[in-house]
Amino acid sequence: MEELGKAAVKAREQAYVPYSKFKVGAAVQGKSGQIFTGCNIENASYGLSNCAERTAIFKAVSAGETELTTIAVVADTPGPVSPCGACRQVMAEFGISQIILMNLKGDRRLVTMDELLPFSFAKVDFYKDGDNNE
Ligand SMILES: O=c1ccn([C@H]2C[C@H](O)[C@@H](CO)O2)c(=O)[nH]1
Ligand SMILES: [Zn+2]
Repeated sequence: MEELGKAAVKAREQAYVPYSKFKVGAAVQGKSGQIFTGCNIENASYGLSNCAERTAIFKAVSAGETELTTIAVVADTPGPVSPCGACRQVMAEFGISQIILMNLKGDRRLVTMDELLPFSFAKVDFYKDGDNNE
């Protein structure tokens, strides 16, 4: 957990944020134990900006790590930073169950996926056995 937090703080330094100036860092761990980091990356077409959490998760998945466990997120906020809805849905897709919310002052809050995204949309396979679909 300490290692993930430190990795997230370091990743934050790479944030590309000429528009918001709001730097975010993230670090995610997969079942293999390997850590993948990410920062937010903005664009002149604002809506194309990618959050730090999704940068880290997509790096993990593109390296073949699709079963993830824990993610740490950090920003320079008064309290621990909380991920946006899009990132919550992407975290759920890859099985992240623990989320470490942090700020630069050292405040931390550990929350579960179910707390962050209750009653989430599940993978299509989930519906095949039931009568929710087809
Ligand atoms: O949890 C969050 C919240 C916001 N952002 C980014 C998106 C945008 O670049 C900037 C301002 O919203 O922060 C993240 O990376 N993660
Ligand atoms: Zn997000």
